[in-house]
Amino acid sequence: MSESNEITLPLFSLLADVRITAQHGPADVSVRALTLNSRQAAPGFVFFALRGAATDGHQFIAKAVEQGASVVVCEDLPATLSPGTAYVQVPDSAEAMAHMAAAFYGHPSRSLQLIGVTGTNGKTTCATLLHKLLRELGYHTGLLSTVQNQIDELVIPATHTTPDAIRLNELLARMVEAGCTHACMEVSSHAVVQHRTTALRFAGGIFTNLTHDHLDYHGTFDNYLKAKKGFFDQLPKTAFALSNADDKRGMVMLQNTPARRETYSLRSAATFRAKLIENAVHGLHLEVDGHDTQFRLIGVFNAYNLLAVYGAAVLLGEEPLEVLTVLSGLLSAPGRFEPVVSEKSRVTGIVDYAHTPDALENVLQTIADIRQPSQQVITVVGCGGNRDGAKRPIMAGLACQGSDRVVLTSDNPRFEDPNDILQQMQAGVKVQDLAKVLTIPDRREAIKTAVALAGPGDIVLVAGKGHETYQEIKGVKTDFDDKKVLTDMFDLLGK
Ligand SMILES: CC(=O)N[C@H]1[C@@H](OP(=O)(O)OP(=O)(O)OC[C@H]2O[C@@H](n3ccc(=O)[nH]c3=O)[C@H](O)[C@@H]2O)O[C@H](CO)[C@@H](O)[C@@H]1O[C@H](C)C(=O)N[C@@H](C)C(=O)N[C@H](CCC(=O)O)C(=O)O
Ligand SMILES: Nc1ncnc2c1ncn2[C@@H]1O[C@H](COP(=O)(O)OP(=O)(O)OP(=O)(O)O)[C@@H](O)[C@H]1O
Ligand SMILES: N[C@H](CCC[C@H](N)C(=O)O)C(=O)O
Ligand SMILES: [Mg+2]
Repeated sequence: MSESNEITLPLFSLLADVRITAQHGPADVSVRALTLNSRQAAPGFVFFALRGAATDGHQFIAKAVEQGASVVVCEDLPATLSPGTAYVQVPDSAEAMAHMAAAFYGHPSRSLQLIGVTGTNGKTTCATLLHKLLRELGYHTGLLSTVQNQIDELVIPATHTTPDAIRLNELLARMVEAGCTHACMEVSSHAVVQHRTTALRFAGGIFTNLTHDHLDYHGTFDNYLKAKKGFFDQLPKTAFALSNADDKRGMVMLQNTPARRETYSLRSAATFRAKLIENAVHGLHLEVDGHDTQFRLIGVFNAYNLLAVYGAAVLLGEEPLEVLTVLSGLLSAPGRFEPVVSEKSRVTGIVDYAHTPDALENVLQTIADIRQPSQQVITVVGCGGNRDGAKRPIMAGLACQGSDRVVLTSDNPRFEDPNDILQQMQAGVKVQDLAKVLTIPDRREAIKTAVALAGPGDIVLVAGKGHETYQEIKGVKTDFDDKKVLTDMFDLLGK
């Protein structure tokens, strides 16, 4: 729902870019807000009937009209039309909503240098780093990310990685109003399929990588790839499309884009090149486009994130050396390879948002790269409920492969039985690894056990929830913060 009470616009002014099948009812309607939820509909509102994953918004048209909605945008008209209501029939309600939301909020993306980041992993890291970088370079900048939304330093809580088209345009309009010249945002695959970003004008797009995730939603890997590629296909000619040349799908992403094609790579010829000199516990040492630079982020995967952000900033017209100087001082996004160290026992906790096989593998590889041979690695990991089930055994297998001990536990079980999820994870544990695995459904107990198992100097990786400060069980979110639980357990166990 719109939070603004000030704007009132004639319906026709919102329809310029909308494909319309038919229009019924009054034409001279004033619109003061947009909603996709019938429960929020009221006089002056446009209600969009969307076909969702769980239910069909068309079922709630009567309810929205009963509550006073002035306009209904739908794909199928209801059998009876209410005389005082305007009905706009369209081939795709989500697409219509994207165009109408952009128009309602005055096309805020056109007043910003808007950069979108897509890919399986690294979106939050890249969008957050670019936001921090642009801030340090002196720009007023907005951020839309999984962790939080921001207008400069003002934090606005996020519910989605990419908000719905109404909320998204409303947030961009607030950024413009606050004087922002730039905005960085994550573009999830769900967002592309649901047209959340359809009517936005991007100045640039970044592709990080594509690996296994969200097959529950997209059905096949090919559909998942098409969703990500759809973002690049929709970029305007004026934008840049910056892709990871080292990723198997990096070039496919650029295949049909009208945007200017640019690449980054650690291994081959590309617009932006980096060479890995050292990946150490104190940070990465890279040579970027010939400039020797030390960074505070750890892990080869972060070399890719840093290079992508560097490339995007240079494509936005920033001075390469100045960009590198600022980037070298930045820390990562919250909950991404974040250390929680016990001074007493020198046990190092690492909280990381690795919730996909590739992310988990990368994080464990990073730990392997920087650990001393004497340090044991104990991994606590689970998989979210009501999400891609195929990744569960794979992630358990990878945890075993990269750790000395593994505690399988719950992530956000949502509406699934945690024991079912854990059974599916256990299926990925090889017989020879069984002895190193414990299964403890209660996440707090699991972290406690991992800390108890840790000897002086050992590493406890707590993966999957990163910055999240809740655990979602049967629709209820209760406070849960991996970082805090780790600290509590260090105290409780005198470590
Ligand atoms: C699977 C998915 O993407 N779901 C999103 C989708 O909901 P849905 O399709 O399930 O909606 P639905 O419940 O079937 O309802 C259909 C329509 O009927 C409407 N309705 C329903 C009931 C009613 O009484 N009245 C009414 O009007 C609903 O408002 C909706 O418009 O549209 C909703 C409105 O935009 C989103 O809030 C919702 O996100 C859910 C909560 C979600 O968990 N989404 C995740 C998977 C997601 O989007 N994740 C990506 C990041 C993924 C990643 O890359 O890691 C993200 O961008 O956040
Ligand atoms: N470039 C990368 N390649 C592979 N793994 C990465 C990369 N960057 C980060 N990761 C891993 O993936 C995890 C998630 O990173 P990040 O939050 O930046 O990704 P995301 O794409 O925003 O994820 P989400 O889709 O959940 O929003 C990190 O905690 C880290 O383990
Ligand atoms: N954006 C991802 C986040 C997953 C985080 C993990 N902790 C989980 O709950 O599965 C999703 O909605 O699938
Ligand atoms: Mg994210």
